[in-house]
Amino acid sequence: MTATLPHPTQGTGRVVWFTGLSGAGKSTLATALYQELQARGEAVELLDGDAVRENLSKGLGFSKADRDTNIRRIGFVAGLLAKHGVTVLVSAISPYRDTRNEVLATLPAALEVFVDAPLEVVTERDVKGLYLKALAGEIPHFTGVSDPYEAPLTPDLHLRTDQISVQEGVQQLLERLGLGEA
Ligand SMILES: Nc1ncnc2c1ncn2[C@@H]1O[C@H](COP(=O)(O)OS(=O)(=O)O)[C@@H](OP(=O)(O)O)[C@H]1O
Ligand SMILES: Nc1ncnc2c1ncn2[C@@H]1O[C@H](COP(=O)(O)OP(=O)(O)O)[C@@H](O)[C@H]1O
Repeated sequence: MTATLPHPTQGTGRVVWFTGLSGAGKSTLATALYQELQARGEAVELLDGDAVRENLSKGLGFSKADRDTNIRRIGFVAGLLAKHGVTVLVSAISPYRDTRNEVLATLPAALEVFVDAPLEVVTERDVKGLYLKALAGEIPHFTGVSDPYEAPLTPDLHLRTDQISVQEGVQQLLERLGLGEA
């Protein structure tokens, strides 16, 4: 007998999907929002690119096929959590517009947040020292240097992290979520 399972992504929780270059500020903003929502007693979970790649997506690389698999996995898990009313914060470069749109369309209440800083700024920040290596040709397919990043055309929120503080970013996120002031 074939069991009829509910659609994995029907539910009430929200998904806030942070996309942007490495070093743009996705993890910083997602973590700050996570702490703020947790302090308010919200059920909240963070799916961060690095943690996902160490666990759920261990072994995947940075080809388009592997990145797409990574993003689809994150979307699937985010949908399951959201079904149970959890606010899910996703922080992943998610560089391909078609895959992002495909996954976001499966999530009933998703906000796409474009975490945006120019390449010169993220190269200057070089949080993990990866841009130096990428620019020296030591990391192939590095997003923004030798691999594409397709910015959202109509994000729900566009945060220029070279122009606003982390606190201002969190403030804008809370407002966009209808949660008022930090
Ligand atoms: N080739 C290449 N391109 C981009 N990024 C690279 C690459 N190799 C390693 N890294 C590190 O992996 C982090 C990005 O992983 P993601 O899972 O967010 O990427 S993706 O969404 O699947 O494209 C990214 O982390 P963040 O800096 O947090 O974005 C990098 O530290
Ligand atoms: N307005 C801002 N929003 C987010 N991060 C900022 C901002 N201004 C400066 N930064 C700094 O930029 C860096 C972003 O790193 P990170 O959050 O790891 O980026 P990502 O997760 O996109 O790779 C951090 O060192 C952070 O302190």
